Amino acid sequence: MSVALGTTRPLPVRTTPVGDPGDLLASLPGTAPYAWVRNGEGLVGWGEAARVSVPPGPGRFAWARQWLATVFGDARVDDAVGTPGSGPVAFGSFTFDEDARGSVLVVPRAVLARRGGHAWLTTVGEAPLETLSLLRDPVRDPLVEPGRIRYGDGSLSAPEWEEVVARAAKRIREGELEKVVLARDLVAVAERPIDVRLLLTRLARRFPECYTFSVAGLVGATPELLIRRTGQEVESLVLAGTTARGDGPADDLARGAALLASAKDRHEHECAIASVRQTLAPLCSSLETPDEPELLMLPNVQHLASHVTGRLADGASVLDVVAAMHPTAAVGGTPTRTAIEVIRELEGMDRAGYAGPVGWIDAHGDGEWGIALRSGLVRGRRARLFAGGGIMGDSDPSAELAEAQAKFRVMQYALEG
Ligand SMILES: C=C(O[C@H]1C=CC=C(C(=O)O)[C@@H]1O)C(=O)O
Repeated sequence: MSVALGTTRPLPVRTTPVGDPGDLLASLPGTAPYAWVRNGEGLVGWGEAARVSVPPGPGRFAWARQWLATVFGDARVDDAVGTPGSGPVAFGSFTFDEDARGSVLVVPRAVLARRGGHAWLTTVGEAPLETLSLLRDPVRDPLVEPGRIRYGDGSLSAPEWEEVVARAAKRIREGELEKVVLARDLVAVAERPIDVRLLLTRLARRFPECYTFSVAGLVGATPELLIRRTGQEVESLVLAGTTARGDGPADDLARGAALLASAKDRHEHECAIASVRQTLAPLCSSLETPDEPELLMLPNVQHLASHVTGRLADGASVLDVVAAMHPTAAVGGTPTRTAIEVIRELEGMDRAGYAGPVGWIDAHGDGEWGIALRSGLVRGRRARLFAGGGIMGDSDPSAELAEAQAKFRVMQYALEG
């Protein structure tokens, strides 16, 4: 654990309004940035005022909340903006599997943010603003292309994964469970160290509707919002059920209509909605879930999507809500416990942060957390890319493989341009 904040005396945190910062991602100095950006709005951070590895186990979210309470409680905050995401902020990534190592929380030294026409800068620590390297100098600090990318299988080859999908579908037909989400990994090796900022820039440009994120090497552009808390209000975008993009607008329309009419995909989506409803309802005084999903069209795929809104009954922080919701059936399955056991048994890989919660939280408990999909874990010249899909009793392994390939394309685009 490394905690600079509050170990000896309270560290100052200062938030000041700033003029339009332009492209938030283009401002990032250093190659290990923090980011949560959608449609040009969001937060980017750099440097580390405090960092902790969250111990694995069922109490990990409670442990994280305790750590955050100490860190935020020890800060001396001067916040001239007073909005969700101003004042001290922690970025975090939690592993999909509660028993896996790798969950992390980081309070950056500097955070630059923009929302609703307002922009602000938060600095943490004694160093005056001028001594922080605040913005990237594109001449002295250019974005570096990774060069040629070679791909290799991760834990399972494509035929092996299809076999695993077939086994899972059989177990579903036999009644052991209703749904399971299975994923696979690819290993990408570049000629040069991978500059995360370049990946972020490409992802945000190509997938503006998605949440482009970066936390401790986990990088991606996820369309799935696990939870946003703004005061008492919460919202979630539940996704499950996928088809490829078509060959032109008419084909897109036909595929979208077929997705909406597909019993397999509707059932897959209903499992995901049910898990969100079940975990959110006890925390909320009101909760709205739509009767019918709609279509979300992304550059690589189309999804069934349901926008869920609610009002929290008490003072649960966004991390408390994340703890209750993870893993939803969009990334685990139904019933949850059985699905997790099947994933551990069949996938043969550590998902790390893929399909886990990723996002940020402020000192008031507001924040935004996504499900880390369409993502990769970047370390030097290597990146492990992840993609999967919901398996039902009537899943066709080759169609599931094609769906995973379409989802891999997000990170392949980020690496190759
Ligand atoms: C598991 C993934 O997607 C989930 C989210 C949306 C649609 C999904 C599906 O249709 O299978 C998955 O539940 C992934 O992108 O790796």
